[in-house]
Amino acid sequence: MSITTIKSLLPAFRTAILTTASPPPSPTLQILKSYPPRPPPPPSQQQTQTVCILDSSFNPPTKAHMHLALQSLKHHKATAPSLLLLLATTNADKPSSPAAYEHRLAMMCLLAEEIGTYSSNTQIDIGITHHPRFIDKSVDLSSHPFFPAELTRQVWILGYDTLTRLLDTKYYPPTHTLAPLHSTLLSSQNRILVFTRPDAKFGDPAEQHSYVTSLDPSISDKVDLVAAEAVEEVEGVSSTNVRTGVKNGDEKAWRGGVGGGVAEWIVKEGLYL
Ligand SMILES: Nc1ncnc2c1ncn2[C@@H]1O[C@H](COP(=O)(O)OP(=O)(O)OP(=O)(O)O)[C@@H](O)[C@H]1O
Ligand SMILES: NC(=O)c1ccc[n+]([C@@H]2O[C@H](COP(=O)(O)O)[C@@H](O)[C@H]2O)c1
Repeated sequence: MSITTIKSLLPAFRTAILTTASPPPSPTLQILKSYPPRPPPPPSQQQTQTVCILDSSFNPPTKAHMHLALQSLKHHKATAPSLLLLLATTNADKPSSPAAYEHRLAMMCLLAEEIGTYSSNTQIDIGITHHPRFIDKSVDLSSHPFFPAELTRQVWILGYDTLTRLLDTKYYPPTHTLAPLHSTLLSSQNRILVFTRPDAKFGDPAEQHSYVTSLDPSISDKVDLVAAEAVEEVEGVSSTNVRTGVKNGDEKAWRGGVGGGVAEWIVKEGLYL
């Protein structure tokens, strides 16, 4: 799809964002675009499936996001997984910051197209949810007709920094235990694929591995911790660094962190200035 075609989707994206934020019975998780387009599943659908889910604020989508998604598809290739790029419109910790959500969805379309050039037979869906916590997103996903709980294995793609937040009991009042994880995103055959994210704050890969092995086996048995294969395109890449680079007019600092389509969108739409 050309940039002009994706631009024509902005009004529909805006409407969907408003609907997702509305109180029930509005759907909390919506699929807004599919590559290739998919018809509603027939009621008799019986085949089991694996879906790799990359949940992010995509502000903007980076090359790190792309490589995490591609490596996750490869990691689970035996089950021919689909990929769900899921935009979180509320963050568990941070207030919302630019760009507008419809622009992030547009850039997610560009990301999906780029992923499709490397993984041409993969079904890629673009979705939106307003739930900040993974336990709630997991339940929402199970209620979506494309991903029925009894037929779907969820594989959540996380960076190490996000794993530590997933497992922080402060997010689970009133009991402040990790019990809600076991009945949701860690239930059944679901798994978490975690990418090391070496950083002064989070430690080196060895420290990140020992954190995972120190976890209760009911959690660590469901976690695969891997290093990114495309080291140069992933390590040190973050949406924050791209936003800062654009703001400072430092082309060298940000262009390498995003795909060509996303870079073009950022420039044409004047994002992050
Ligand atoms: N370079 C990276 N290495 C490992 N994991 C990453 C990397 N970039 C993003 N992730 C993971 O991808 C998921 C979604 O990314 P997220 O939106 O938080 O990106 P971000 O670059 O950290 O964003 P921001 O800079 O705006 O905080 C998170 O689980 C995050 O840990
Ligand atoms: N306990 C949790 O479920 C939990 C904690 C922190 C962040 N998150 C989510 O992780 C995603 C990525 O967050 P950041 O953009 O802050 O890295 C967001 O959807 C955010 O809401 C979930």
